[in-house]
Amino acid sequence: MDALLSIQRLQKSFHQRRLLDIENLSIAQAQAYVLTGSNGSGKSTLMRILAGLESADTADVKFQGETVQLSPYPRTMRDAIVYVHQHPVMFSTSVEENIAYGLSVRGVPKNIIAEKVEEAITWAGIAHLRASVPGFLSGGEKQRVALARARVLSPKLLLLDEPTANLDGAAREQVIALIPTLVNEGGSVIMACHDRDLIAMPGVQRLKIRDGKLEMRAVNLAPQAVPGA
Ligand SMILES: Nc1ncnc2c1ncn2[C@@H]1O[C@H](COP(=O)(O)OP(=O)(O)OP(=O)(O)O)[C@@H](O)[C@H]1O
Repeated sequence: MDALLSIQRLQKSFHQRRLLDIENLSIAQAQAYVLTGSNGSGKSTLMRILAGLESADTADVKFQGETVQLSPYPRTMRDAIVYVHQHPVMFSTSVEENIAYGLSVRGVPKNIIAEKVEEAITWAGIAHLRASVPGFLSGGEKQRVALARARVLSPKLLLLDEPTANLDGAAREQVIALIPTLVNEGGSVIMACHDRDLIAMPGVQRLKIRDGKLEMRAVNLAPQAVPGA
């Protein structure tokens, strides 16, 4: 089966500094990845390039078997790839309306929107928050709303930037528990993170940025801590 997304020779510099110099990145369908690397190694920059929010200096890209240019960012990728920021920006309307927004922009009929929003609200365990204004939610609640908002769009690739940063206890576990269900439904997920529990999640393929290069590590086989992650 073709990779969902494959990129060769991706380079990105900021002010003469070569931040990324990636020979090959291949993202399979229905696979979760964690993207690690020290602070400032370029994780967010790579995710932003994949989401079309940042340009690459060069990159040879194939998406779903088709050769594409990243600039201008292709419609096929815009429809299929959803980026969730570490601090998601939300409208000052209700949680429910925030989740519905992306679908209404895409012209989805109202009855389908209502169905999908309801399903995502249940999935994320946020039914009690549906009428709340996102500005007043806790970090963990906001992150779950952001995941529900991404999920209704049925992305083929979901990019999560530090999905559990600043969360602890139950809030963190609730967010972690949602991730395998996305993959089981056929989506691929890349999580930029430092969270050891996410890094050690079974079935997850590990990617690491070191000195601008991308290293691929083995898929985790068992639910156990991975030394040296
Ligand atoms: N628009 C920009 N202009 C100049 N430098 C930038 C820009 N965006 C990012 N950088 C620099 O690129 C480097 C990588 O930043 P990036 O946010 O991608 O790292 P990161 O691996 O996600 O870090 P962290 O783990 O701390 O979140 C940093 O040194 C940052 O200052």
